[in-house]
Amino acid sequence: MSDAARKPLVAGNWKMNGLSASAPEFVRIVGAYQGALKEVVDLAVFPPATLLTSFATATRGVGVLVGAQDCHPEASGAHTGDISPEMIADVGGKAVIVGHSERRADHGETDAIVRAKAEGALRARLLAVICVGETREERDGGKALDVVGTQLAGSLPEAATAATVVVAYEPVWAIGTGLTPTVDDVAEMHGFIRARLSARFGPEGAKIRILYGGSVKPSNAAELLAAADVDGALVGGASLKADDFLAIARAAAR
Ligand SMILES: O=C(CO)COP(=O)(O)O
Repeated sequence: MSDAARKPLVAGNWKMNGLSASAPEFVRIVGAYQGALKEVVDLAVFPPATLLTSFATATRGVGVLVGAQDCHPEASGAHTGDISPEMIADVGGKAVIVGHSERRADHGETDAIVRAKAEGALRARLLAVICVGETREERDGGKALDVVGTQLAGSLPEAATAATVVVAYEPVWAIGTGLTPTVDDVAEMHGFIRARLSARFGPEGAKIRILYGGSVKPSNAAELLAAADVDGALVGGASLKADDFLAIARAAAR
């Protein structure tokens, strides 16, 4: 359950899914984002980079945030295949995910790299969604809090504020598996993250939103979103269907 001062954010990470034929699904999300839902919940969609421009154009004036799934730390240069924060902003992107566990695992991204990317996002005035989370082995070994504490310390920029940064707690073992932590475990981790944010950023740390991610679906969203210090969700698979994504958004609105 989010504090009244923190507007919940429900974000859809499409990962490497979506062709131009998927645009109508996004258009349905944009069409439904009005009235009470818009008043009480922020919505964001992170399509693959190929769809960023068209989605950002489709949401203009409606307020669904569109963002990229990764960025290079620098503004420009000889980095074949990379996209800079400034390029994301240039086509109307408002946010970027950094440090997703799939990038940390597939591309060897360290906390220092994630932090540099987040700093690049702030430079380009993008909202940085910074991901942290432990593996199954780390949780079973009783190290979940330590691991996440280290990731937080290393991945968040010094200049982080509630307006520029969102933290997403995504236990690696819950991503795409249908498994989720218990509500008590989610509340414990979110409370721990909140304490670390407050210790480092003072009153601003109490305002930074903390999302839960990992197998969030319409059937479990209300329960997970009701846990203490859960300020929304970062949704993978269930964000690909407008109906499911909107059902999760409505669960955050209650
Ligand atoms: O990684 C995720 C979002 O970034 C979560 O993915 P799933 O919702 O498919 O488990």
